[in-house]
Amino acid sequence: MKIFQETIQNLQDLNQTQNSIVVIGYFDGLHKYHQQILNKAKQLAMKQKKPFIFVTFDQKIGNFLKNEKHDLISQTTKIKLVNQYNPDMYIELKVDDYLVNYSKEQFIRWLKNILLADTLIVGQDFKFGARAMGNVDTLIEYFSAKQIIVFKRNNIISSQEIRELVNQGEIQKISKQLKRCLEIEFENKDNEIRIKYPQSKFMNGTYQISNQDNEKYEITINENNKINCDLSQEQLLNDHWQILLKK
Ligand SMILES: Cc1cc2nc3c(=O)[nH]c(=O)nc-3n(C[C@H](O)[C@H](O)[C@H](O)COP(=O)(O)O)c2cc1C
Ligand SMILES: Nc1ncnc2c1ncn2[C@@H]1O[C@H](COP(=O)(O)OP(=O)(O)OP(=O)(O)O)[C@@H](O)[C@H]1O
Repeated sequence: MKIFQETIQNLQDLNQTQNSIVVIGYFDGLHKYHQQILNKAKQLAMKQKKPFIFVTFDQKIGNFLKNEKHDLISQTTKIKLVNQYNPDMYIELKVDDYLVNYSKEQFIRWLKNILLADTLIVGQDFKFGARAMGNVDTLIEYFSAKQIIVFKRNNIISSQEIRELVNQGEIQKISKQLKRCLEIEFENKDNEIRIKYPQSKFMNGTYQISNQDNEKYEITINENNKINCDLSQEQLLNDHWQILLKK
């Protein structure tokens, strides 16, 4: 998987020679419906022997516009998770004023001429281009209905719902929606260890976490997502953690 983390201006020549299968979205948390979309793209790319291109953003465009931050997982974790679906390219577009003002026509031209998009896989509520003027109907108009695969939305699962479950300490419900345990990352801020991801307020209490070696530990999460535990700072900051349950 080739990774590009760039502005769209710097991605105007990717030397693409083959028509591709393109998936676009923010995919925060990579929950089970996101996983279904990625599986579909992976299977289609294998069947049709076409490159699979995953397009995402370094922050959610809506959050950039509202100046908010509430991601469930880091970009590094997203890369690791998406890599399991074997895309040929992972494109993380830098969200800035230039990108949000990119018109729907410019974005379509980029998909057609630079990515050589042949099939696009998107959700029914996908919007794109300045002032969110482009939608699934626009894609069908510029491509054709058979080139656009639309995923119907199931309203029970969303990254917003998972954020609320973090607030409520409902870890087992989160694991069900993700079909895995949620990743948790720590940082040292003003000499205190806090949770870096997810960027949501945790219900205070004691939680069990495990690392890449499947070693299990207990941590206490206090006000402002501050951590108390017996682990060394070094281990908390460097291991790869998932959250298993709330005691
Ligand atoms: C290249 C590109 C540019 C976009 N520009 C805007 C924009 O200027 N304003 C906007 O509201 N949404 C824009 N969107 C759509 C947003 O990603 C998002 O779908 C929309 O803001 C609705 O978000 P919400 O569901 O959080 O309300 C753009 C999307 C893409 C891919
Ligand atoms: N519950 C769901 N059922 C079906 N498709 C979904 C569901 N949640 C997200 N998707 C689809 O996954 C793709 C990537 O989602 P993206 O993160 O860009 O937007 P989203 O709709 O805000 O997802 P979410 O609300 O879960 O964050 C989109 O095509 C979206 O429609």
